[in-house]
Amino acid sequence: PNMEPVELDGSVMEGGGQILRVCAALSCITGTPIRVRNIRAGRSTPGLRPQHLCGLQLLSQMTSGLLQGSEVGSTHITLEPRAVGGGAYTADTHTAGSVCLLLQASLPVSLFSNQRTDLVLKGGTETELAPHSDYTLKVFKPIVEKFGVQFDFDVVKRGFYPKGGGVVSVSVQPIRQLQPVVMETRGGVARITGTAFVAGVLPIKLAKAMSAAAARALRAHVAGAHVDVAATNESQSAFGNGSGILLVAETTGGCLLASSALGKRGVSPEQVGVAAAEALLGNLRHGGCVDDFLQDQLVIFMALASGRSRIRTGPPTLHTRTAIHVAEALTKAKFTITKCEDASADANASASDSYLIECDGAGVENTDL
Ligand SMILES: Nc1ncnc2c1ncn2[C@@H]1O[C@H](COP(=O)(O)OP(=O)(O)OP(=O)(O)O)[C@@H](O)[C@H]1O
Repeated sequence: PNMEPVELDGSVMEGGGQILRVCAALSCITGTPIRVRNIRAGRSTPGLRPQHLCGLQLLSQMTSGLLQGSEVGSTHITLEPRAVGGGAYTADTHTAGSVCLLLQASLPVSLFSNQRTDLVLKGGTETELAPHSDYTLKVFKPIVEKFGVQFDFDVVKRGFYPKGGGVVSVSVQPIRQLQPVVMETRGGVARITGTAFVAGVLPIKLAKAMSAAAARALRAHVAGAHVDVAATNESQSAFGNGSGILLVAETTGGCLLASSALGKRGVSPEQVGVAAAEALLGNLRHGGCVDDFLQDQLVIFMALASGRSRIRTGPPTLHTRTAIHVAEALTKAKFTITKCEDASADANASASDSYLIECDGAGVENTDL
């Protein structure tokens, strides 16, 4: 109350929606008002897009907060959160704006509530430049659970660009404090599983061609690992037409690394499958324990945890550096990034391009619990 807002420049570093999600979530958790200027200043459509606006409105509701500048296109917002309240909330982007990015903003906040939070999130579930709902379920969720986080995530209906119409239902248990996570040894690739899907009017043969091409490309490069890529028709539980693929590598060190791709007009299903396989192979080359996407998504949990987290990664992405910058501005967390020189530490992976991201977490406590 009557605290001066922390000022943030939304155009620095990665300069996109992620700065907004991370700083708004930390604002709500720490009870710090924020003022963000130059939101998405360098983007072709600057300011808030429907997904960003919807996420901010959800956080404002969850914290009985005061949100100013809440319109599409706004480049300047102020958020004054009050207490995090659990209960039931619905957020609808009314577009194909990603439900997984709505979750990125709201999941950390709901952990610091005094009771369970039930979220119904509507928009796109499998979209470009955002986690697929399958990624959130099969990769993000099990790794985030290592921090002590507990949540259910159900894909009720898939939705795609441009119509959206997808729905996920999420139930989050509050937590007293997060524990730090150490993931340092990747190990070898034990198996790769995946699913290629079609929905709507698209024929199953597209999914079969995607899965076959991905499996072939993977088998040619990952000797000894079991590769199993299924093809499914998701029309029963989807709105509109879409197709795509998610590949997940499990390692002997207990790590999950993934890649995904979506079907597009003018791109053959074989090309989509091969693109996903190559993206996964790229992430298996650096010897890190997480893929390039999970890397930035774990930063907020490392920042909140009580203790020292250590995660081995590939080269730090600009998204990761940006999330770290915001986390250090809004919490007492301290991060360091060091290049690993010990190529022998992980015989099964080339460590030449791996890094250690370490964080002394802020140890934020949920005093309502
Ligand atoms: N294929 C993918 N699999 C998993 N996660 C992904 C994938 N693509 C992007 N992400 C994640 O989605 C988030 C995208 O954040 P980003 O700020 O770029 O998106 P945005 O909100 O759409 O904003 P902007 O349009 O300004 O870039 C990041 O956390 C990134 O790791």
